[in-house]
Amino acid sequence: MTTVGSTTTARTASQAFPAGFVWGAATAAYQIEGAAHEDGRGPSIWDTFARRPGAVAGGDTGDVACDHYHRWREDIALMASLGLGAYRFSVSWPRVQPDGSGPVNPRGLDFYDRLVDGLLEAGITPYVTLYHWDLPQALEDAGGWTVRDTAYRFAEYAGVVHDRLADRADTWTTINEPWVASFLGYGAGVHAPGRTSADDAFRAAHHLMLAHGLAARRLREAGAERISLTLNLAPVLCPADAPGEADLAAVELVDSLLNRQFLDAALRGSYPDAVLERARRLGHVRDGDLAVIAQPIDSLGINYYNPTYVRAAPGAPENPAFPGSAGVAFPSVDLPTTAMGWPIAPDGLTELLLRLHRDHPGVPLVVTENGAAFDDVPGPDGRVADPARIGYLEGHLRAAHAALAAGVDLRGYLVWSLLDNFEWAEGYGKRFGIVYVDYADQRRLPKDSARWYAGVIARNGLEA
Ligand SMILES: OC[C@H]1NNC[C@@H](O)[C@@H]1O
Repeated sequence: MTTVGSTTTARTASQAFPAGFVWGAATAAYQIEGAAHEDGRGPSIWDTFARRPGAVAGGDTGDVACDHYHRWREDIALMASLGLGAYRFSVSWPRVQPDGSGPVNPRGLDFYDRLVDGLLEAGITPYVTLYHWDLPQALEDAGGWTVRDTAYRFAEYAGVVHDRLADRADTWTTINEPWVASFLGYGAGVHAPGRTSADDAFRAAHHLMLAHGLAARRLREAGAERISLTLNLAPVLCPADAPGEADLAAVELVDSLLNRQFLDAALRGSYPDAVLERARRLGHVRDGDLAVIAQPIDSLGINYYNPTYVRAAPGAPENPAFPGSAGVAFPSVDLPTTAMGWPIAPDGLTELLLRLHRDHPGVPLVVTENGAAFDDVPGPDGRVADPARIGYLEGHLRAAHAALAAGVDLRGYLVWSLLDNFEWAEGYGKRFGIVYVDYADQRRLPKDSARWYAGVIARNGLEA
């Protein structure tokens, strides 16, 4: 038997996970709640962006989504039927503070009160994410994440939610995927608010991380003991047999922007050179900011889907999600893909977990998202056979187990997602759920993968 941190891992041929390993599922407010104009909720940047012609496939919006705002009891019963130990959800900032600051909307907070009570009654631990991209539009109108003030408004909002729920919820994630919110929202313009400025992307990334630090400090002062940040991370790989200098430079740049910009800031209080160069020019990083950002956290959330592949390609245009990437290609590789076109590479999860264990020892890790979209279709009997998703999840759980066996302090795994839901710019056409949602009548149909996952949870691991 080996013990890493407080995790005891059985070194056996089986795929048993450690005792106490947390099994759960994840969602996010704008993707599932609906009720976008109900009970005092204010508009978010996604309400605005989704109405921009062409911004979202099919012109889909989160107006109704999975109607979880009204069906939360049914959804909790679903979670309990699967044996989930934890449920990761996000709080809609514009539901709590319609203008992003000032008056609190009591009916908004009441919803999360009911949800947390319902989860606890079902024996499910609430994992609360405070920001999953739905910035109140009023704050965007004042500059959004490109202005420093938004970070301070976020810390105030975090305090409001924490003070209301802290007697029952004790696991808090400040920000979900700051890279996506900043570089897709303000750089590439393919996510809300749909702005296309590299400088603004860097400003937004820094202010999102400052928001994390300020909120973490506010929660810690209020007694929170399980504070986390969730990052979308990926091994950055060059698919060439013998990468050259230019290939390695491309890997270094993309790794700095996608991974180290956020890992180094949160866990070391520093930025990689690619970010520092921009910061020196823009002047948005102030003395003391990185010390705030590097507030101690109790775990790091990892959202992993697939590696990012890059190689040098003279003449390649800059990818606006990666400023400075002119001359870098993002090639597809010869691997099976999901319905998102993302390569299926479970080993990338092992590699990522080992890197974090090596580079940031002592930081407990939780896979806060991992999953896949496939074109699921209910059969005439209402069954939804999704063998590809089962294969994806099994492969990634084996990869997680390999990291555990190597001594990584992995505490939990939350599948993305509990329900099919609004997949941002892809709308409802991409289905990540282990539970199928028939949007015509909001019926929930557990897919085969849900039953499979319930078996994994029941045996605390995979069949050997
Ligand atoms: O693209 C799948 C998921 N990735 N992480 C953030 C979630 O909101 C997405 O739906």
